[in-house]
Amino acid sequence: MTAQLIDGKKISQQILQNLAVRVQQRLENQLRRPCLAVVLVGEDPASAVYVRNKKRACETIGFESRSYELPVQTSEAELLALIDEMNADSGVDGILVQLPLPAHIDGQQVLERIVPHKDVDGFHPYNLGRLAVKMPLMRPCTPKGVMTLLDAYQVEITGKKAVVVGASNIVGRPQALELLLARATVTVCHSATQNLAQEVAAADIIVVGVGIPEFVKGEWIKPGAVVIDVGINRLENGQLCGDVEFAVAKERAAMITPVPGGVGPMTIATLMENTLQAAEIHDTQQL
Ligand SMILES: Nc1nc(=O)c2c([nH]1)NC[C@@H]1CN(c3ccc(C(=O)N[C@@H](CCC(=O)O)C(=O)O)cc3)C=[N+]21
Repeated sequence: MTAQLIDGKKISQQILQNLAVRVQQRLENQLRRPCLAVVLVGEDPASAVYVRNKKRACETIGFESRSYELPVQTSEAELLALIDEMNADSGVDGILVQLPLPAHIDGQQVLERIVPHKDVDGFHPYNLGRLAVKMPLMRPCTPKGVMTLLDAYQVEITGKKAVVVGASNIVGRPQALELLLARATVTVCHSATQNLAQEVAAADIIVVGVGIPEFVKGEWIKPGAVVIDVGINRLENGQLCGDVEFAVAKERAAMITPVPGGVGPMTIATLMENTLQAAEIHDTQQL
């Protein structure tokens, strides 16, 4: 039995259509279009593609988008000054600073400068802390998008064993908090984990985000498990590949996300959801 494919592309399009309707309703009620500001420092080609995709998503659903493409030698002080300006600008609902930043800029300082109610990435320690204490405000896009996919495919989470492979601040850690909030029993594996194959084999739900092509082997997967692959690796032949050995894993899993067309499009759709949420906060509160 081969696994059911989890179609992130399709679910993301449904989310975007729903957001487009909600923007029209806002306009009918004399409310502003949500506005996302995207900041890109330097000229990493992959980052440029992602930023373009975010701008395009804004356009298709009727959000305003502002983009700042800064030269690679931009100083940390200059970037912080731009963030201060956008924090104070009541026309900006969401601020996204594309990662990775050049090495001379302290990314953590930058993320912490964004006011939490405009932090549509959900990377500010305040927002991660809110998620940790079961009071989420802005939730990191990729882990939230994964929860939306699990919900769309009616995957039962309560009481299930969930294993997260990778403990990064942007994927693994917040993913573990999301799964815990949904009442899974959660294990987080990382580079010091002793027996990864055994941990993965115990999982009903596996979420992998490590950035290494086919790092999780298909034969580790418990038959009937749900496999979510957050990895997006570009191979030398130009093809995209995930962090899971897809060809083998799909013969064991009950459901699996493809790469591309799985989690990636959900990240962008969720960013748009968070931007609308920020606009709704800004409608009612003079923050
Ligand atoms: N502040 C910040 N926030 C981010 O959310 C952020 C970031 N920095 N830096 C880079 C990563 C990466 N990321 C992706 C989003 C969508 C796809 C996506 O749509 N992928 C398509 C394929 C795209 C392609 O063909 O290259 C897919 O998986 O089907 C991929 C990657 C957001 N990131």
